[in-house]
Amino acid sequence: MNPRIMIVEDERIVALDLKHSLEFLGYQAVGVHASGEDAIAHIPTQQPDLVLMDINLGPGMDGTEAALVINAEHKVPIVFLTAYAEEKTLSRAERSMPYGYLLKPYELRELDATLRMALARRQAELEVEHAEERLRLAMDAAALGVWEWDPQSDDFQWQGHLEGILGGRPRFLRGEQDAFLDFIHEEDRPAVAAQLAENDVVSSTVRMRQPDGSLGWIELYAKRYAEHDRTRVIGVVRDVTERHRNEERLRQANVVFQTTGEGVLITDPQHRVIATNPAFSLLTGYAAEDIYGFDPDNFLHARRHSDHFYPRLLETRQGYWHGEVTCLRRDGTPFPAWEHVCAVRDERGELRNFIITFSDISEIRQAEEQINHLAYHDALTGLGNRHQLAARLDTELERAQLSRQPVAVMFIDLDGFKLVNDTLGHAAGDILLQTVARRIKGSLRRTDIAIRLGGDEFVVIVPDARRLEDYAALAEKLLEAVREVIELRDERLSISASIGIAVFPDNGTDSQTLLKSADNAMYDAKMRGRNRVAFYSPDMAERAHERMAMEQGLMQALKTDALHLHYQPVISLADGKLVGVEALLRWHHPELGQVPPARFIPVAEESGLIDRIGAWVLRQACRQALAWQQAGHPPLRMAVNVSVRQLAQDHLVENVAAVLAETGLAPECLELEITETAIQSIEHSRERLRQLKALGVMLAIDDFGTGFSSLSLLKHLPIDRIKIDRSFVMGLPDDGNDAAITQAIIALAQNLKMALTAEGIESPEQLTFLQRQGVEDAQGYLFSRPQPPQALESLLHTRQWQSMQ
Ligand SMILES: Nc1nc2c(ncn2[C@@H]2O[C@@H]3COP(=O)(O)O[C@H]4[C@@H](O)[C@H](n5cnc6c(=O)[nH]c(N)nc65)O[C@@H]4COP(=O)(O)O[C@H]3[C@H]2O)c(=O)[nH]1
Repeated sequence: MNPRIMIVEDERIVALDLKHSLEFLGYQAVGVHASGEDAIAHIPTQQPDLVLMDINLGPGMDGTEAALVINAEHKVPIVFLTAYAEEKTLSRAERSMPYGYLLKPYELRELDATLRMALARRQAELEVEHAEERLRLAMDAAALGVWEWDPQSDDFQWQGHLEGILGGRPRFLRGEQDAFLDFIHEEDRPAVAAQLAENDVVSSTVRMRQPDGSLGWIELYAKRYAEHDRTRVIGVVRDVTERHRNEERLRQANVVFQTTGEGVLITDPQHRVIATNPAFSLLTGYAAEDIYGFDPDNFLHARRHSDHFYPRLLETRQGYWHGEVTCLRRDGTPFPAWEHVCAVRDERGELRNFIITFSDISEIRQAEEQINHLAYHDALTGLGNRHQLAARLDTELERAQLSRQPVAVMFIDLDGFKLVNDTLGHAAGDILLQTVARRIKGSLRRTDIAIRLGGDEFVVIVPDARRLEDYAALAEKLLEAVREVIELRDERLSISASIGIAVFPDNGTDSQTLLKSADNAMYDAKMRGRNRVAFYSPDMAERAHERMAMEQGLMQALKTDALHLHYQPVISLADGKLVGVEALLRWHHPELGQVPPARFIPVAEESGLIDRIGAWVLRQACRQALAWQQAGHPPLRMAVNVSVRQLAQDHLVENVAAVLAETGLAPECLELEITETAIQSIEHSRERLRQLKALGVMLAIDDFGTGFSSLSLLKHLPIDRIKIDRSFVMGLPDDGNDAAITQAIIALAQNLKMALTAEGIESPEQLTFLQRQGVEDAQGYLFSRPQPPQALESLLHTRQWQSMQ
């Protein structure tokens, strides 16, 4: 292409001639302008390779001024064309650094030569400029800073990103050589200084403070060049902070990969394993080489991920999935694992890998199971607890509703457990409960459910028996199992239980009602003598009704003085003398007539009226005993019955002491009769008996032999007397069992040095038998029925039982 020349000449003829000359020489005259302003305005459109400029251009800008603007703004080379060459014009022209200065008149060859030289020079300059531009762009792209230092002149030149990297212009850039190391971190400085001093080449990655104060990294490269007698140092600085951070992150990631407790598998996009970490081998037993190239679904997962799994994972925005899976170890054993699967993409978004991490959560699952077990089981016995009862009974009832099958609920309460706890201590009580729980469990089928409600109460749910007989048989089996002798350290004892049974749907359709019915039935079993089974029946509800009516009546009786005491003599079998009496309560109901104490005492017990009644009996009996003494009769032993509830009261001891003080009766004249059952069923009964004993009163166990307490417990209690129950005396002397039991009780009392009274003697044969066995005192219709006080008065006069004189 022909070079493009712009002509700036105000003389039109000269300009035309010049245009023709240029075209003749093979140039392209792209524009002819008469003023500097016009020329400047057309440069962008006409894009000349060179401007031929006249210096004197008439009014307005002259050629040198226009040349300065063109040079500065458009970098188009200028060749002046003028008739003047005096000093002033030359020095003005010089400032615009022209590529030529042609004096008119000139020859055509001169014009051509000047233009060609100017264009050639411009071409060379452009190449250098391009090379520099390339270098600058390259330095930009690589974020390089280049510097050159001349130690002789201390001249410092630089290019590129030096200031950007170093954060402004460090002092050494201003020629202060000593400050060269300032920008390097103080700990790396000595090494760099040493290298600079010793070597011609410095190549190092060092730390530096970044403009924002954070720590950055630079790569520093410098080389010393010796040219003739001069030396210069050229160096390159590059900011490698980001790379360094990445490397650091990679190093950290690698440490995590190598040392984490989670198993890690890296696969290619086709799910083939390409890397594993040590934890993976530890968790699964596989060596890395064993599984390279395999899909984890083929060796690790007990169940393959579905075909949709990976495509779906890739569709999700976050690109990962986590959840619980079952993994297999190399030996085939399964373990629960928490797995995380994550897709890795490159910067273009192409899928490169999947990373599978997993941890063994067997221990967490075990802990959860343990927590669940604790939440639903009784810690002492391992049976189900109250929460399990609620959950299981509801489930069983729902099932029964659908299948129309009955479900039985058995309420089991141990008889006399409190005494064991009280006498032998809680540790012994715990062993007993554990033993009983084991026996209950051992008597059940797999489908039956055993629960410990707390204390000595157990519940058994029997879901799939059909007939009442089956329940009765199972309950009897349970009674028998519980009753077997238990060895507690050096004690051998036997404990009985009372069981109440309620059946769905007859005795209740919801769990609450069923449990209540079973509880009522259990209560009934207790009331009927314990160590037995009772089925819930509607007349239990009737009896509850009757109890309520009786309660009202008793309250009235207390107010209207309708209660009385009768006294039954106690005779010494040695000499037939009347040695004491037992106070027995009598109630005459206006409608029911005479109500036996066996009926109203339990009601008084339950309602709490026994507190007031008991206190009244005690006071009345003590007064009577004293009244007889005051009437001149020798002191008698006055026996008064104390009920379970009275014994449980904290203030019983105070009450007895107060009545003794109030009436003035000597304590040894008062004998408190406490039933074996009462002693067994209240806590701390042993302590209570001790306190009573400390008052100086006598203590007797009533109805001895009817409870199931261990005879061995007796030795721990401060008892003065045992009363042999009427039920054993009744069969004497012919009933072998009764005779054996009576003899055993007598032997026991003698061994423990306790006095004996036999109750309910009705026949002379019974009397003879008991007398022979060495029983000291006796009581029964044979001698006298319980009598009102006035009637007893006459007996007191003789104080001698006739037939035994
Ligand atoms: N068949 C027959 N029975 C005889 C014979 N000898 C005495 N009995 C009866 O046997 C019971 C003896 O009293 P318990 O065993 O303490 O049994 C007493 C006692 O546990 C209780 N009780 C009576 N009075 C009171 C009292 O004031 N307070 C308390 N807490 N309970 C009392 O009521 C129970 C029954 O009292 P009762 O009906 O008075 O019955 C009395 C008495 O009348 C006999 O030879 N044959």
